[in-house]
Amino acid sequence: MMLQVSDLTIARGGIPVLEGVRFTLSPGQALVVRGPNGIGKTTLLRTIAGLQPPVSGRIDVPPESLVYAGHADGIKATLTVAENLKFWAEAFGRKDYSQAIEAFRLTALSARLAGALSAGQKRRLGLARLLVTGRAIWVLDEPTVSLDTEAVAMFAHAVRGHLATGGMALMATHIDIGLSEAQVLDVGKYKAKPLMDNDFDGAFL
Ligand SMILES: Nc1ncnc2c1ncn2[C@@H]1O[C@H](COP(=O)(O)OP(=O)(O)OP(=O)(O)O)[C@@H](O)[C@H]1O
Repeated sequence: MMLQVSDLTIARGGIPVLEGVRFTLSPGQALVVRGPNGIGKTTLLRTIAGLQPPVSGRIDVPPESLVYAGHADGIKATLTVAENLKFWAEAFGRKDYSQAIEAFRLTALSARLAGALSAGQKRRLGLARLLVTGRAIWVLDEPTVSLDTEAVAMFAHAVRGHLATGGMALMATHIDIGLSEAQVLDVGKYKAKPLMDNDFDGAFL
């Protein structure tokens, strides 16, 4: 099982942002996508997650092996913390969510409505969801937003545990999450050439 991206060109709002992106993610590997604001990191992750089509190129990933966590936490506000995790576990055909509760230290909050959590607690719940999916490839867009130092460490620990069991993680983050074994993919080098306003070649008139 691996994620293989070859010669990928992606666009946002019809305008190419990155072109020629290529990398491979193998079991036990983490890859951090870096690049300045607006370069196309979110667009790349959304495309890999299948939320939008690429302009060209290939994304080879085994079916049902990937889970995406984007900017929105995807939390159901009217369910409790435990009910949210139970819901996701069942959606992915699984039952046990106790490990996810413990990994993100949500035990004391498990009976609280998710809508009444703080921003950082909501983010912890959103990340705990990854653990109940049983999916091998985690695709994460800015997973540490709103997290304090302790929660960032919880997240790094969860990623490390996932890698240790042959999982993979692809994530865009602006901060150093202390995952020294992660490799870095700087997408700045794939910046698409700007489209010409008018590429009509007057020399042929
Ligand atoms: N809905 C949209 N329609 C058109 N263009 C968009 C849309 N959303 C984003 N863009 C543009 O697409 C480009 C890529 O955006 P993207 O969100 O992928 O960048 P990013 O690298 O994730 O940025 P950041 O680090 O700020 O999160 C940016 O120039 C952005 O302005």
